[in-house]
Amino acid sequence: MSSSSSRTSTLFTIAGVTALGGLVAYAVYFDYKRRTDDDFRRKLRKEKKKAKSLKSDTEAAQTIKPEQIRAALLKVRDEALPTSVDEKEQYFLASVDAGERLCGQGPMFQLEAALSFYRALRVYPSPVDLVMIYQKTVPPPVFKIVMDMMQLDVSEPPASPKSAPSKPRSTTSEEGEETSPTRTGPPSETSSQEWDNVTDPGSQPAVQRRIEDYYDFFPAKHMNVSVHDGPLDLKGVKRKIIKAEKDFAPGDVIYKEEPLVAILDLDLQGQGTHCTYCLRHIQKGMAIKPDNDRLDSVYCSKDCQVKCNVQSQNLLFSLEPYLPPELDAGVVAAGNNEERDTAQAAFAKFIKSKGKSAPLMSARFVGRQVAMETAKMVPGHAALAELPRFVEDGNDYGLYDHIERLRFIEPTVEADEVTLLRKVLAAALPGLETAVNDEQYAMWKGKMLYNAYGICYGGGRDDKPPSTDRPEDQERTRTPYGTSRQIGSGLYPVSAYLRHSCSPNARPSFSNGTSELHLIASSPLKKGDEITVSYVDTTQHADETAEEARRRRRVELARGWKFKCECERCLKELDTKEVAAELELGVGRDESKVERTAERLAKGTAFPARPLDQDTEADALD
Ligand SMILES: C[S@@+](CC[C@H](N)C(=O)[O-])C[C@H]1O[C@@H](n2cnc3c(N)ncnc32)[C@H](O)[C@@H]1O
Repeated sequence: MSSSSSRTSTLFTIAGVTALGGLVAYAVYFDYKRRTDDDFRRKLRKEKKKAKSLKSDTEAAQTIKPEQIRAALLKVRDEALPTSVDEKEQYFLASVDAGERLCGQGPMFQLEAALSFYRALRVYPSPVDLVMIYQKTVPPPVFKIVMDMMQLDVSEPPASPKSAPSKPRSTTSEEGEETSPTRTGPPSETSSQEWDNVTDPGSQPAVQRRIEDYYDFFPAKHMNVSVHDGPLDLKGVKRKIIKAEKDFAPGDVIYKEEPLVAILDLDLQGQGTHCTYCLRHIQKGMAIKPDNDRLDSVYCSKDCQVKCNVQSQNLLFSLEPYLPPELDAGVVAAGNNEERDTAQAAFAKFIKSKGKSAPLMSARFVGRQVAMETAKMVPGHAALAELPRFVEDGNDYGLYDHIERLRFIEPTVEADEVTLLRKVLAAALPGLETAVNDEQYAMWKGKMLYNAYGICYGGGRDDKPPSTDRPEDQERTRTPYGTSRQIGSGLYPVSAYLRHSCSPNARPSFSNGTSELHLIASSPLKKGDEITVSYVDTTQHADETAEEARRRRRVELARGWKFKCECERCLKELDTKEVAAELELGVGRDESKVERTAERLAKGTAFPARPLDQDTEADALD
């Protein structure tokens, strides 16, 4: 496979798994129209009849030859694009309109229809979202032609593009290292940061610019930090690192960050001790307790209750309306409550029985996306669903641009997990379930798990039930206090990018007693310094030797985040010949070996005085 075509497939994989927006909007729009608009219902009945002739349409599409598609693409490429926002909007609307009309004129016009939709795609600010909308709305044979055109456009970029060329992308990092055009290494850790590598100049200018310029706008300036290319890791992946944008003294707050989603640990859900939304500790008798809440949620204030309801609770765990009133138009009255009730009960039972954070966190994340997308459809309603401000204002980057860049490790997803969630969504709004497929869900869950921080204040707790899972299946959050002391977990857009060090220069703090993360400098920082935090408890406990403490932290890192730490402290401590081998945790070449090696290392039997086992460490050594 050529490198350009592999990039193309990456583009489509990403387009297929990250964007939920178009689908939500479509499901809401469709449902709303179905319930409120007689014309729309009549049109639907007609469409159903027309669907009978779809088979012959598909056959006709198959007769469109690649040369015809190429010729059509060359024609579009020769057309100059509008430049002003207003002109683009006009062009977009006219192109979609023409596409729709041509679709209605039969198979003979499919190529022309696809061409029109393709024109619209060239100027649309969120082409990925638009592709998702097309997938749901454009007749399949026409959609296929649009996809073929995109594929061709990316794999055969024009020699000299007519539109303004996208910013040339440097192929070397700050340190002058080559960037890696495609991801290598085992599939157990992956990332949609391949977006950064989809850079054929001239093709899809809007897509290219969005990809390349993201880190000019993220993080927002008020966060006082910026994202840079870090060193290549063992798999040839260029990691991102965070640098300080100004000097900080120890104890300074570098930034404060609200979570995209935060949840209480499962054993605390329903106890009435902490706010379900902001995770604040609640004095006895002071909690707001809604009736008939599936998770026995409690809130510290009306404000938290309302935000939680709008952002995910109503959709997932209650029979309240979950759409903005302007869009609701009687969904609840429409009588799907019984189905909602059954679906929610089954999902809540599943979550409670597993006792794990990731399914609830992933579901709340889905709920939050739905809330954002539906709020966008009603001007003025966005306030409660809105995201914390982590991208600079004045551009159109949103949640998807961010989420698709986060790294993740492919998680285990139980058979029922997605099915039960989908049933909850379908019962709430028919069609909404199509926004969450298995692949998407696994990716979101992986991103939650891999990037979550443990939330812990006031020294944390010591009553968290110990996990009975195998070490490799235990949930791990980033926290210098230890996952066992946390009360909950949160996903933080900027903090997700921080790298680990066993002697970090910053620490996450939750000193206001909520899920708001304060990043505090723990050593003096100069503008341009990389900021690091500790992902694990790096202290030496009373019952362990220095060597045991070091092994514990390094094993945690290998198990949870699949890397062998080579921070200054580790390198300094690992200076004897015998323990130098401890650097090799099996990470890098084959991560399936991490657990076996980590287990032996934890027991102190990893480095017997015999040659390395050919099957374990030896293969993993560089
Ligand atoms: C959740 S991601 C952090 C995001 C990271 N900054 C990036 O963009 O790649 C965690 C991953 O970052 C890498 N990482 C973090 N700290 C590291 C360190 N000190 N040495 C090597 N790799 C590290 C590891 O691959 C780890 O699995």
